[in-house]
Amino acid sequence: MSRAALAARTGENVRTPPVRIIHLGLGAFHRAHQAWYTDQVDDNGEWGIAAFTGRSAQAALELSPQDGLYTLIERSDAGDSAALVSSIVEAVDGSDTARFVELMAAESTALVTLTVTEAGYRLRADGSPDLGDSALAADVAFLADNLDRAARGAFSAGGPTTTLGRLVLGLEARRLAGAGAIAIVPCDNMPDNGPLVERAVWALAAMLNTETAEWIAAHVAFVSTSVDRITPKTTADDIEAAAGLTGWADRAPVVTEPFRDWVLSGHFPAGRPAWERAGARFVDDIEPFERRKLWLLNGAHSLLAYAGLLRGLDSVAAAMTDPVCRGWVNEFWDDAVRHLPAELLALDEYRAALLERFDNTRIEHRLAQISAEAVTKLRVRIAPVVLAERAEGRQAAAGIRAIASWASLVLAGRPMVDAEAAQIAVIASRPTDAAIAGLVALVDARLAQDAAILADITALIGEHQAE
Ligand SMILES: NC(=O)c1ccc[n+]([C@@H]2O[C@H](COP(=O)([O-])OP(=O)(O)OC[C@H]3O[C@@H](n4cnc5c(N)ncnc54)[C@H](O)[C@@H]3O)[C@@H](O)[C@H]2O)c1
Ligand SMILES: O=P(O)(O)OC[C@@H](O)[C@@H](O)[C@H](O)[C@H](O)CO
Repeated sequence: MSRAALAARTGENVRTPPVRIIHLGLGAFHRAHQAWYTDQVDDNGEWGIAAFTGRSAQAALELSPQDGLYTLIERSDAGDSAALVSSIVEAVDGSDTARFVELMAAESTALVTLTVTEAGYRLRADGSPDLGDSALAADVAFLADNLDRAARGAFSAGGPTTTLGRLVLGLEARRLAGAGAIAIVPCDNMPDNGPLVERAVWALAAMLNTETAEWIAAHVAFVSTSVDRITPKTTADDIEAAAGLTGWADRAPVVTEPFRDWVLSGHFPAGRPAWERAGARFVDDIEPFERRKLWLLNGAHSLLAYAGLLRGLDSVAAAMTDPVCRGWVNEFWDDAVRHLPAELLALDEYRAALLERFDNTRIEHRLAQISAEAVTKLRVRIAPVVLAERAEGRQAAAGIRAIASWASLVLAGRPMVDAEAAQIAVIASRPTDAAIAGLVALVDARLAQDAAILADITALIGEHQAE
């Protein structure tokens, strides 16, 4: 249903705000989170979003015939409620570099949000751009030859395919157009995501053109965020449920939980929607909030994913009804909260709310989905808790279990999506002890260098293999 068709059908005039926000990574989460917050607060119709897909054009193909409109279903044990979200005014195939460059060069564009997954940034463990990555290497080669022409929109075909490559090209287009300062707002589950992306973008730009890098340093604000709203992939049943709720055959609805949270730190030189009116919080120091969310929520998710899959379970809610998995989650939380500021973060309330959210049996969050990209996820969700606990002489048994469960699944040949899949396969083919050490080192070298940690992980993997 287009905006015009909707108006004709309901008499409701759904406006089309001008594009002032670019989004990269048009998945379910963007539609449940940033697009929803923007929709909630844009009373005057000032903040339209042009959302670009990542690796597949599918979401753009689904949303474009609907003028970007979609149904957001909030699902709890009490039932479903559906709302129409209209903040996405353009759903664009990510390979449409010309449109991306055009919008980046427009003075009216104030900010770029991103949800491209942790692995989508193609960073090494130290945060530097992974130039061993073939797609990133291809983008560097393309931009080395074409940066100026491409940024002026004067190239025939092709263009960068990676997030970092696209950002550098877009920022160069903005510099050449004299369109002024802009904010980049990464909304992926990575600690310190603003400065992390800033360093990577700057490093890539510095390889290509000193003036670009200098302009970025002076004109681009990188905002850190902690984002939260459990949003699984849309299923065929969800599409049917949306039609039942609204009477409209939406091809791209999203199902999410009622809970949402957005903490941001940084500045927006060209303005932003008043997201705080929908509950977003702007803080000076985001680190404690990031840790709380990444360790308690995402860490528990990853623990459940690997340990739960090993126990034959398939969703978060199913794993939470398993007393053994539930016990491990509580154990992990006991460990993690020792390294968080309890008063500032209201940790008891946070844990209680998390239990309720994980117990929401109507949100079908598949462990297989969460299990993807183990290397980047375990590195930031589990390893810091294990290292902090070990440094204080405790076992960190639940965190050890998460890592050992993942390694057991790898060694058992279970297919799991991972940007590091090729390296994982090479390591897994080594003799068992070397394979375990290699896998653990891939997550965090410090874990593998600690003989006691390695011995505990090896023992647990031995138990799994004997089962
Ligand atoms: N789903 C959630 O509950 C949730 C909650 C908080 C934060 N997040 C963050 O948002 C991200 C996206 O979540 P989603 O559920 O929308 O996932 P998704 O799988 O739908 O992916 C979102 C977008 O990222 C693109 N993408 C995926 N891998 C990529 C890669 N390697 N390079 C470039 N683009 C890539 C996809 O094509 C898609 O456009 C998560 O990885 C996480 O960092 C998600
Ligand atoms: O989205 P991912 O794949 O990075 O991680 C899986 C889940 O842990 C994650 O999506 C959480 O549900 C989300 O971060 C909750 O806000």
